[in-house]
Amino acid sequence: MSLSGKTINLDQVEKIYQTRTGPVQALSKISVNLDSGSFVSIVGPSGCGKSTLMNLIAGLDTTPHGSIRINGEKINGPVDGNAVVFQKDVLLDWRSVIDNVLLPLEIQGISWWSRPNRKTNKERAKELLELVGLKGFEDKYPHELSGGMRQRVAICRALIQEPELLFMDEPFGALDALTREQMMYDLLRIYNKYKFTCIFITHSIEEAVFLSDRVLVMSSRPGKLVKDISINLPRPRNSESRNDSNFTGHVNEIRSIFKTQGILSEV
Ligand SMILES: Nc1ncnc2c1ncn2[C@@H]1O[C@H](COP(=O)(O)OP(=O)(O)OP(=O)(O)O)[C@@H](O)[C@H]1O
Repeated sequence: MSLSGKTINLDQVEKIYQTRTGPVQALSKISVNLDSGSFVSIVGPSGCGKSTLMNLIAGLDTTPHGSIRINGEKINGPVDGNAVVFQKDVLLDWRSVIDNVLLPLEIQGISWWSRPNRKTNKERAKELLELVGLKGFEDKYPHELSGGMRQRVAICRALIQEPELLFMDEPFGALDALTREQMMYDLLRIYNKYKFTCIFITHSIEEAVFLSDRVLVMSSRPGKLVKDISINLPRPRNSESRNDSNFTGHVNEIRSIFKTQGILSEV
């Protein structure tokens, strides 16, 4: 499996939700261009519109304000070649690990023997599970796995679709600190191998800097883009990269933006 990414162009994107108590402006005039194959994190305070932005780019929601283009095409709904990983893994408890990974292909009507020139999809699912350290767990059921293992299965389920654009909405948010760190290394390895375009939402500044080519920093609601930072940290990255002065520099820069905005305060 070798993937290519998608380019994304946002021009003056806004989102206003109509609610029972009146309109809620979630996003304000977001314009940004993202390169194919880049890893982009979005960080910002709770409620600033990160998931709203992701849903719009993924075509899971629409807005009449501004335009979103993927590979130059204006989007009006879900686009082929996208996959999403959420904070909650939403695995189906009655399906084995491997059957959970194969689920999207089944939904798309792609049977196991329909790609004659490739390895069977079951073999691909096994390869992906091996890649994330779950070799031997193919026939287990979700309730037999830890939170980190379940999230790895969810990542495999996204990757089996060979996405050109992978959305990850706080995928490690529910995990303990150690598992979370391991998942970062796993994700780096997967990204290095497949080079899809990745949009990664996180509350963790360190996670964003460590993983990304670019970090988009958002303000409180209505979410605006307050800084677009290109991360100057060579790849391949490993735990040593966090000792790099550029890593600390970027982390401090983002932290000071949040301080200036009154989102972080030490008193
Ligand atoms: N379907 C909806 N209807 C009305 N308001 C909504 C809807 N979805 C989100 N909002 C509001 O839009 C704003 C942005 O929400 P969103 O979930 O995008 O933020 P977020 O940055 O992802 O938050 P968090 O980090 O807490 O997950 C919030 O004020 C939220 O209450």
